[in-house]
Amino acid sequence: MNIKIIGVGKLKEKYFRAAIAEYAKRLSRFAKFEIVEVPDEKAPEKLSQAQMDQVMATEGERILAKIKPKEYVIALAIKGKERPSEVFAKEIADLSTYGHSDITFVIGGSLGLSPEVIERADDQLSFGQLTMPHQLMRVVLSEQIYRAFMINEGSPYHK
Ligand SMILES: C[S@@+](CC[C@H](N)C(=O)[O-])C[C@H]1O[C@@H](n2cnc3c(N)ncnc32)[C@H](O)[C@@H]1O
Repeated sequence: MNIKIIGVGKLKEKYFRAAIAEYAKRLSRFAKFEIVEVPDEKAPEKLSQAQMDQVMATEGERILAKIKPKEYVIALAIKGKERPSEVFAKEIADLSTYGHSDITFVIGGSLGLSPEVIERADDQLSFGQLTMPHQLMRVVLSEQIYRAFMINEGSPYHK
């Protein structure tokens, strides 16, 4: 199975990079795990709605350019569908069983994902109504993907 996370911008903090590296190492026995970073669009602090839409559209094009037609895309979205870790784990197992061996997760930049990316997504995953920083989201998602494999293996990691 190939699992890819597409994120916007480089992970700046050393401790976030260390956490991702740890989960990448742990996941390597289950899947080919890859993080793809697309450049963020530099923008001033204060933006009009039209400027924000433009930033999201540009970042969205960069995200879409990294997705192949065969990839099953799960967009991380606050308004997406919440589910317990056990359900998420079963969905990952089912995707693989039913021929989706390329799963791509997409995390938006500081303004979020463009409608075009949401449109391309096969599913939307929410971690609840709280807004998380996109860099931290990469770490949390990596842990949940690792947890999913541990659940599917029946490991006591998941209690
Ligand atoms: C800072 S948030 C963007 C906030 C923006 N207002 C929005 O609604 O998407 C950056 C990205 O992190 C992800 N994200 C943040 N919190 C999330 C949550 N609770 N559930 C799922 N994804 C989340 C989403 O992909 C989002 O596009």
